[in-house]
Amino acid sequence: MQEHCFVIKCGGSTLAALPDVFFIDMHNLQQAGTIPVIVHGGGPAISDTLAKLGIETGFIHGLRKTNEEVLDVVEMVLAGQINKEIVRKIQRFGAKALGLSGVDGHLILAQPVANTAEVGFVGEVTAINATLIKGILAMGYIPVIAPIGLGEDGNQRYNINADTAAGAVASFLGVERMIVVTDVPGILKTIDGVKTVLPTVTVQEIEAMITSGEIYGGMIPKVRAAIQCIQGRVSEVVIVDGAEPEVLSRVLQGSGIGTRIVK
Ligand SMILES: Nc1ncnc2c1ncn2[C@@H]1O[C@H](COP(=O)(O)OP(=O)(O)O)[C@@H](O)[C@H]1O
Ligand SMILES: CC(=O)N[C@@H](CCC(=O)OP(=O)(O)O)C(=O)O
Repeated sequence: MQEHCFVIKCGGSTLAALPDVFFIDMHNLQQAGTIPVIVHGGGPAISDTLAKLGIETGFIHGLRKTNEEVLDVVEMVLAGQINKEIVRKIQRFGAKALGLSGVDGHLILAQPVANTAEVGFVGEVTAINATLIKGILAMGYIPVIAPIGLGEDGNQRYNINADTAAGAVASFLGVERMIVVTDVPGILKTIDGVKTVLPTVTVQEIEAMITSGEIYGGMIPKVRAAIQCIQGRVSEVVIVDGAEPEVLSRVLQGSGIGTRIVK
């Protein structure tokens, strides 16, 4: 089964812009036996709801400062609103989908990140319940996963960056490929004054671009997750724009769309 499933990380930045064909593609791929496992974000929706509720928010090195009050909103928006929106959309276009957060079935186990004093209840993944994901796939459902982690005590919740969670799911499942769907056509670099999409980028080039500030903000957790994946068993991570037509089938056909991260 592992050869036939792949991970799609859907960024909150692009969820509203995903065209119908994105979900039609998902159904067709599933029918053909290439089954996606979805891990989604929802950063902008969390920020909107926090603002509506008058709760202050902020980010440190790309991670949201998360106290108990923020954690309640993160769980409500990710595991409730966004997760169910995606499940409904997939089902509307014919495929079967099952939404879960990392809490359900101990799907994502987590521990506090090193700088917990600064960021609060933000977690890093310690284990993924790959057996549960494989069971869901075997029943013919597309798993749709919200990045909330559960502490080793089985009670504490953690807010996990969605790119980090997706990378961990891909690594623990041992899939060949992860597609990171976002709101830019790949990793951009200014060459001769023109913003250009890099077709491939190496780990070394990424480190240099982070140091120079050419890769910043929300792109940093993506490339870090991608590096972790390709240094393990995942052979391909591609960053693409979700608004591009037929983006999933184009990546799977190797059409050279987006940026491929290579060793
Ligand atoms: N070199 C880069 N190339 C492309 N985008 C970059 C780069 N560096 C930083 N970014 C930023 O990363 C953003 C995508 O990350 P983010 O907003 O967190 O999206 P998502 O919600 O999909 O995770 C882009 O919109 C862009 O502003
Ligand atoms: C710890 C942390 O920062 N968690 C993120 C989780 C959502 C996310 O990562 O969403 P995107 O993929 O849309 O950025 C947050 O609270 O915004």
